Amino acid sequence: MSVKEQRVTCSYIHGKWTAAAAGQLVKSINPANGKVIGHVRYADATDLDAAVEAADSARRGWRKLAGTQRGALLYKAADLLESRMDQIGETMCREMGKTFAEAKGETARGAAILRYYAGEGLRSVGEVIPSSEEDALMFTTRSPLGVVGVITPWNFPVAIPIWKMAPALVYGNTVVWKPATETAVTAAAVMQCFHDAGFPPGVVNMVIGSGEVIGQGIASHPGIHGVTFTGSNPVGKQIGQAALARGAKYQLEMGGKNPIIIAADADLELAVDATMSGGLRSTGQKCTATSRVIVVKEVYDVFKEKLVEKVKSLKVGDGMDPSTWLGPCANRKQWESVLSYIRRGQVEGAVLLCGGTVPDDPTLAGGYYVTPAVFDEVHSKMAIAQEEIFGPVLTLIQADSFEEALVLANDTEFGLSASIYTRDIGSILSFVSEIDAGLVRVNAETAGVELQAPFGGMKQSSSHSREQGRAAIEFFTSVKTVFVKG
Ligand SMILES: NC(=O)C1=CN([C@@H]2O[C@H](COP(=O)(O)OP(=O)(O)OC[C@H]3O[C@@H](n4cnc5c(N)ncnc54)[C@H](O)[C@@H]3O)[C@@H](O)[C@H]2O)C=CC1
Ligand SMILES: O=C(O)CCC(=O)C(=O)O
Repeated sequence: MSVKEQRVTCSYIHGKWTAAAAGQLVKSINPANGKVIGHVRYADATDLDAAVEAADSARRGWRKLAGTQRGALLYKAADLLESRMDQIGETMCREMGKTFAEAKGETARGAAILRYYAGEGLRSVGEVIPSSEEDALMFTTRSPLGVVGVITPWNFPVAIPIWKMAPALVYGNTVVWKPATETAVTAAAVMQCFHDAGFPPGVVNMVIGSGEVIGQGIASHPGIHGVTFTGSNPVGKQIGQAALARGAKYQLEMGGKNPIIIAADADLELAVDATMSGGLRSTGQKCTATSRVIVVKEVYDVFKEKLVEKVKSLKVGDGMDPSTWLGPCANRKQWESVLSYIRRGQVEGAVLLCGGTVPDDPTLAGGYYVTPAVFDEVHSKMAIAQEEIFGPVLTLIQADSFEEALVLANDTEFGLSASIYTRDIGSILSFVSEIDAGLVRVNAETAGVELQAPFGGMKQSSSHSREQGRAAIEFFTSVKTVFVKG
């Protein structure tokens, strides 16, 4: 198919799809087979300026609306997203490799998030505080930040943008969104739902372009009052520094290296399933993915045997094939990075028990596939146990005792999520109290974020703020304390 015959995805500024005339045309590649699924027209700094101007011109009118009026538009966007679940799910699967079932599930999750925040338009935003003066009323209210820049990754191309944009919008901000270029076609399908829902021009804008130009441009733009980001640690830090330097508010959600502890009394069947699902679903490309599997010595060998047997049976393939359990890595860069970590693990002296190879099935040639890998004899300080791989790789670390397992679980610079399998209440309470993680899960896998609860990490995983649930109001608004004397 020629470029002319394919739809070219471009930016959306001031209520219109806008092709940047000078912009580079980039191919969007299906990671399952290397085929081109579309073309994306990159925007440049001039387009970013236009989007910021549009968002700025819309913000006064938008914040004046009642919360319920803003919420009503979010409800409409939710209905549209839900009605297009199959189409958006398929686009996502073809663009970044997630299985069709996972992609549809993520789209449904996007609709649920929109509805949750639509409801926020009706909820209280402040409190009345007794004044120390007589005849006075003191209360808090909240103001939107203004124009919010939203920079998102490719691994959850629907859910992450929505869990940032929905609260930004309902609390009265306008938005300039820079999606990951790797999933720009999916992003455009999301944007179309906002357009069709009838958001006023300028309230939501999407600018597609490189991280260096558009992402960094958002972080440094004097017309953007707050920046929210999910992605890698180095990029997050750069964004935070640029925002801080000009006094803008920022929020960063970055990497994870999430542990699961398997205690001696764990239900091993459940623990194996949770390790597999937490570590390998979405091909391990979740910031909440399980990667450090810390098993106490009493059950180490039995657990290992059960895990390897099950992991070996997982079917790798094109996410559109309903029998596929595990799709390809999302893009070539990610695939090469995962394969290089597998080589590195072997060089470091860890023992590869299964997987970690490019499948030899000729029908998968041309795709960015890696068979799911389990490493044995891993020491906590090895790179494969410390650095975020973002691929289908599990590292098994043996602990002499529960106490040592806890120490090992915290032996990482990250602190996003952590899980434990045990039936012992004392161990559960110690884990909840001592683990350095923003998401603590007991007898459940490390992944599994609920939209109505705060989400974010400790240590290097985040800027220590929280997203989702009611916590989102803290980033997307500023508190005003009002004192009124009668
Ligand atoms: N925490 C998470 O959910 C995610 C973590 N990652 C981690 O990052 C690694 C690399 O993935 P990438 O896609 O390269 O992540 P990335 O951090 O480069 O990309 C995330 C977003 O930031 C933008 N960006 C890139 N460079 C920028 C810059 N200089 N200034 C502003 N924005 C910029 C990208 O275009 C994208 O929209 C992965 O292997 C994984 O370890 C990646 C995606 C999501
Ligand atoms: O586990 C989830 O549902 C969310 C994960 C996430 O936020 C991420 O990978 O960026």
